[in-house]
Amino acid sequence: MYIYKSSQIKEADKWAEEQGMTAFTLMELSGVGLFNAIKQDLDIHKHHFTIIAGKGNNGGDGIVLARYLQIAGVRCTLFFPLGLPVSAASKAHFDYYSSLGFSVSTNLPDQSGSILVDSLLGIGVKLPLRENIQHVMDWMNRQVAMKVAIDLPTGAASDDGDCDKHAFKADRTYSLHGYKPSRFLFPAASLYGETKVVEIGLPHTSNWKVRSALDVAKSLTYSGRNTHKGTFGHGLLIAGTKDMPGSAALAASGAVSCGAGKLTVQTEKEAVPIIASHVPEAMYQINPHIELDHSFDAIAAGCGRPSNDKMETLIEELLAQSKPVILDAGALYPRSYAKKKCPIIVTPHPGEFSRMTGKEIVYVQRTRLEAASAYAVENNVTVVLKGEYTVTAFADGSGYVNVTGNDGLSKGGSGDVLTGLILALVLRNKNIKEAVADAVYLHGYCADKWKEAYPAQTMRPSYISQIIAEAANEILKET
Ligand SMILES: NC(=O)C1=CN([C@@H]2O[C@H](COP(=O)(O)OP(=O)(O)OC[C@H]3O[C@@H](n4cnc5c(N)ncnc54)[C@H](O)[C@@H]3O)[C@@H](O)[C@H]2O)[C@@H](O)CC1
Ligand SMILES: Nc1ncnc2c1ncn2[C@@H]1O[C@H](COP(=O)(O)OP(=O)(O)O)[C@@H](O)[C@H]1O
Ligand SMILES: [K+]
Repeated sequence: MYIYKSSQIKEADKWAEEQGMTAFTLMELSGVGLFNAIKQDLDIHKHHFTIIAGKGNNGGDGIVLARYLQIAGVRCTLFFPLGLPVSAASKAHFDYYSSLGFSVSTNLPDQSGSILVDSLLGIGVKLPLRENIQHVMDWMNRQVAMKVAIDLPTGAASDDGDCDKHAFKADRTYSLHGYKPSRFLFPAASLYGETKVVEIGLPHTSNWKVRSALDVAKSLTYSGRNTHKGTFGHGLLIAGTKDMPGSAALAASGAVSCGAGKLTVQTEKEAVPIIASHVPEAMYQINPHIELDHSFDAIAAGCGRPSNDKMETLIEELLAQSKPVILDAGALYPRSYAKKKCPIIVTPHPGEFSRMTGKEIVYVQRTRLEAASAYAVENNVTVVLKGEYTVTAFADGSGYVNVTGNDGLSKGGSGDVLTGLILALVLRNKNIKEAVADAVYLHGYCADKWKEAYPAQTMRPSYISQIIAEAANEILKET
């Protein structure tokens, strides 16, 4: 499924219009798409629909939906509390609706029918909401009804996570042509409820997508014949100190459980027995340097390590060699990657990303897709900006939003395991973009499997590695 900013939707509409696909027709396709999607999800004849429409094209979609409901014999009333339509396409649909003898009202009813449809504002919204619309939103939010938003909940921004405090709190949202970024950006994301995308026949042009099980299956398919441990790559994990051996153990377990052919852990001497007791499959190295002509196929560095001069020296060595490097935790610091000779993947949580970029965490969180993408493009690196709806942004401007994972992962150590998973999949898959996005998906999927069976808070990061086998099976079954 694709993600579109409002400017991209407007460009798509303009392009379609230039090809002869009028705004009137696109609105018809939106309305019929909405009707079919709602009909599929709900027993529409058991309900009474109250559609609250705005003066723009979002309101026009509501008019078309109302017509299909009326024609199907479903109880439906259409209201324009802000006044009658003004956009040309909406006006034309309004006239057609009225010509069929269906009535409308500009006053709000005493109470809503069992389904309340928000067709007030879509991607044309400018925050904050005007006072007249705030009153309407307050009335809508007070209603006892199933609340359905068209395209996006009124009062949520489209392209960032901003929202008005009077915004519509939807139980479900039907988004047209693709998700809007705010679906994945807080606080706006919490207004959407369950979200479905309704296709309206426009071709897909976005290079931002939500990754699905189908996309990930390839990374998890074992296709080896006549293989040996070298076939699946030799990873180097530079992690852990005598005070923080756990991070290295978690990352190393993740890497080994996810398919790394061979793993060497570079760590402090005192940490070796502790890590080895959890990961007997790994080999250990104390020498804190990396040669230019080393034999590793990919390197991950930083879990359980402080940011200090020693780390910076090591990173200079890493940037000078050619194999893919994953930088996490202590290896994440403001720096230039201009001299790098290797593909770089940085995996910051919002706090680390704020430290790397000098941008405030609140700003980072509201603009995660843009912020991660800008950093990836400027620095020619891959960014995994962690958190709910982890954003993976690539140097070519494309990216993924991840929808697996839950609050069970909000525990120290989850990120270390993710680094291990990324290392393993980068070792196994020459396509780094796929490998990174698949590791993020699988990591969250493991947590979702746990939450299906147990309370989320009982999840431990170390369980992720144990769940990988079952999770991989499930993902393959889904495809
Ligand atoms: N390609 C697509 O996805 C298509 C989308 N369509 C619909 O068109 C919508 C966009 O239509 P518009 O561009 O007309 O925009 P909207 O319908 O979202 O709203 C525009 C109107 O809202 C008013 N407004 C904006 N901010 C306000 C605020 N804070 N308080 C009060 N009023 C405010 C504006 O003055 C304007 O009159 C989409 O969200 C979607 O529902 C379809 O109709 C056609 C195809
Ligand atoms: N509520 C949540 N929903 C989805 N994923 C989450 C949630 N909370 C945490 N995570 C994931 O857990 C991991 C936490 O990583 P991080 O903050 O680096 O922790 P640590 O450094 O302690 O290991 C990230 O992959 C993040 O996306
Ligand atoms: K809406």
